[in-house]
Amino acid sequence: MKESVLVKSFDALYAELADRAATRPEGSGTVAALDAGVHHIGKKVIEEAGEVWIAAEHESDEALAGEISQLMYWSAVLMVSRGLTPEDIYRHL
Ligand SMILES: N=c1c2ncn([C@@H]3O[C@H](COP(=O)(O)OP(=O)(O)OP(=O)(O)O)[C@@H](O)[C@H]3O)c2ncn1[C@@H]1O[C@H](COP(=O)(O)O)[C@@H](O)[C@H]1O
Repeated sequence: MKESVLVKSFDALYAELADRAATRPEGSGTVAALDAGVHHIGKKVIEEAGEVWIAAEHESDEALAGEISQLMYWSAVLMVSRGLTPEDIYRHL
C-alpha cells in the first residue's frame, strides 16, 4: 500500500509566506526576496517558468513536479509582495 504523505496546498503555502512577511523571522528566504522587491521576484518567476518548460520537454515527471512547485512558490511570493490573496487569483479561474 502506498504510504500517505502530508502535502501542502497552495493556500497553506500562501498563508505561511504571508506570516513570514508579517513576522520576518531570521534566515527566511522569503523575507529576503520580499526585501529585494518585485523586480527580483519577477525575474525568479520567469526563471522558474523557463525551468518548467525545459523539464517538461526533457526531464522526469518528478523533476517537472519540483520545478512547478518552485514556480508556485515564486508566484505566491509575488502575490504577497503585491498584496494579492489567493481569492484575487481564484476568481479569474
Ligand atoms: N517552497 C519553497 C520554495 N521553492 C523554491 N524556493 C526557493 O527558490 C529558489 C529556487 O531558485 P533556484 O532555481 O536558483 O534554486 P536552486 O537551488 O538552483 O534549485 P534548482 O532550480 O536548480 O532545482 C531557492 O532559493 C529556493 O530556496 C523556495 N523557498 C521556500 N519554500 C517554502 O517556503 C516556506 C518559507 O520559506 P522561508 O521563507 O525560507 O522560511 C517554507 O515552507 C519553504 O519550504
